[in-house]
Amino acid sequence: MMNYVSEPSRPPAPDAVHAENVTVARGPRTVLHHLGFTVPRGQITGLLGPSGCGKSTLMRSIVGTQAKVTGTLEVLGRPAGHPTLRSRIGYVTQAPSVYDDLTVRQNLDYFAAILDPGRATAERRQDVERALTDVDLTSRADALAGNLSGGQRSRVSLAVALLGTPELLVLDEPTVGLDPVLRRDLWNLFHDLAATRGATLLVSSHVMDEAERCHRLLLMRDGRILADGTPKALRTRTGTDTVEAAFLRLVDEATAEDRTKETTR
Ligand SMILES: Nc1ncnc2c1ncn2[C@@H]1O[C@H](COP(=O)(O)OP(=O)(O)OP(=O)(O)O)[C@@H](O)[C@H]1O
Repeated sequence: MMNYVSEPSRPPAPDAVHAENVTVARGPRTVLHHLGFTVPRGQITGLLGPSGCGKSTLMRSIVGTQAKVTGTLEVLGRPAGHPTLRSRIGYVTQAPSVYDDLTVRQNLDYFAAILDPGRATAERRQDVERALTDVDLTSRADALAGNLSGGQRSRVSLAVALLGTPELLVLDEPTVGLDPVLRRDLWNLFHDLAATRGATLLVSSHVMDEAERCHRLLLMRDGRILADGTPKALRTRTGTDTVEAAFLRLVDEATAEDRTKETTR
C-alpha cells in the first residue's frame, strides 16, 4: 500500500499591491479618494490618466514615500513603506536621479554599494554589468552622466532600479522624452522582465498608445480609479477600438454622472 502524503496547503502569493479605501491628502487638499484596486504579480500594469490626476502620488504611496495615506495599502504582502520592502522594490521617479560628475558605471557602482553594502565586490560588479546590458548602456558606461542625453539619463535611473533584481518595479513615466525606437526597446525590456524574471511592473504614462502594451490598466481621473481591466476588456466594455477611445468614453460618462449628481443636489 502506498502512502500519499498530501502537500501542505500554501496560501496563494498575495497580489503585488492590494489597496482598499486608500485616501491621500497633499497640503489641505484630498488628491486620492477611496481607491480600491489590485496589481497582480508578474504582469505589467499601466497607470494612466491626465496630468494631475494623481498617478505620481499613488506611486509614492505604494513605495512608501508619501505622507498622509489612509486606508489599507499592502505591497508584496506587507504594509506599504515597511522597511523589509526597500530592497524588494525598484522605484524610478520622473526626474532622473543620477550624479552628473560620475560616469554611468560609477553611478551604478555607488548605488549598488548602498543597496547591499555586504555584497562581494565581484558579485556587485556582475550586477552592475547586467543592469548596464538591460538598459543598453554598456557602450556609454564610461561616459559622465552629465554628458548623456535626457533619454540616456532616464535609462541610467532605470538601471539603478534594476540593480537589486526587485520583485516590483514602480516606474513613473519612464518613456517621457524618449524617441520611438528607445520607447519600443524599453517596452520590450519591461515585457522581458515580467516574462523571464517574474517581475511585476507598475508603469505610469499619459501616452495612451503605451496602454495597449500593458497586461492590465488602471485608468485614473481626478484622484479616482475610473476603470480597471485588460486593454481588451476596456475596449469591449466601451464598444471602442482603442484604449484612448475607451478612456475618453469613460471620462465622458463620468463627467455626465457628476453633472447629474450636481443638478439633483
Ligand atoms: N507637493 C505638493 N503639495 C500639494 N499638492 C500637490 C503636491 N504635489 C502634487 N500635488 C497635487 O496633487 C495632485 C496629484 O498630483 P500628481 O503629481 O500625483 O499627478 P500626476 O497624475 O502624477 O501628474 P503628472 O502626470 O503631471 O505627473 C495634483 O492636483 C497636484 O497639484
